[in-house]
Amino acid sequence: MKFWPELIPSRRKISVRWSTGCSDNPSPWRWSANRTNRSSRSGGIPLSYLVNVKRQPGCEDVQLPQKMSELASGFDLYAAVAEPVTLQPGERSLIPTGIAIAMPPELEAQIRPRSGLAYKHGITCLNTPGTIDADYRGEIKVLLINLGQVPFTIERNERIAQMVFQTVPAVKLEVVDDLDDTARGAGGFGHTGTK
Ligand SMILES: O=c1ccn([C@H]2C[C@H](O)[C@@H](COP(=O)(O)OP(=O)(O)OP(=O)(O)O)O2)c(=O)[nH]1
Repeated sequence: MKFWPELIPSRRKISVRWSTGCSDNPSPWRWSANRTNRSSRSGGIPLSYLVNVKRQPGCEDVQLPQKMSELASGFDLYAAVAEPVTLQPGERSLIPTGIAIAMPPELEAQIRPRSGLAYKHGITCLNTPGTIDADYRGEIKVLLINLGQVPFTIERNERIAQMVFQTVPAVKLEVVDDLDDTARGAGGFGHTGTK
């Protein structure tokens, strides 16, 4: 497997890359379409990555994740449920998406709710944001919960959540006896009040 993280000079156009394997639409993986890179804002961090996507068996008809507008942060994820799943009020369910991914090690993917589902139906991700680790190769699943007042049914190929990629800094923990002082100190959990 190969990754293609790129450091792209300022003002250079990002090339368009296409994934393979999408049955009904050849273009959902156009992941960086002729946008001028703003590398001065990135501090030299690569602004584009290629993430490999693998369909799960029996999910050839399930839409691949896709951005619904050019500058959308997230790729919408589609439900790969074999049969419609009805969530009763207060009920939760792990919904398959029909895909697994492999991303560069400095990335994570966050699974976030869709605001429309949350606002209109009370459907959200229980563990938001869900964390997809760079070394995870299983099927991505979405833990949905119905916080609404009425049952909600999830159909196959319904857009249920979104996947946002983030960089994760390499961090090494070091145990010490004393921490540096700050004005806040140990104050937290609302110690500044509400107004
Ligand atoms: O919404 C989610 C959250 C997680 N995962 C997958 C990918 C992730 O890499 C793995 C483990 O997630 P996490 O670390 O949040 O779970 P855990 O409860 O700590 O389990 P584990 O002990 O397996 O790490 O499960 C999903 O598919 N969807």
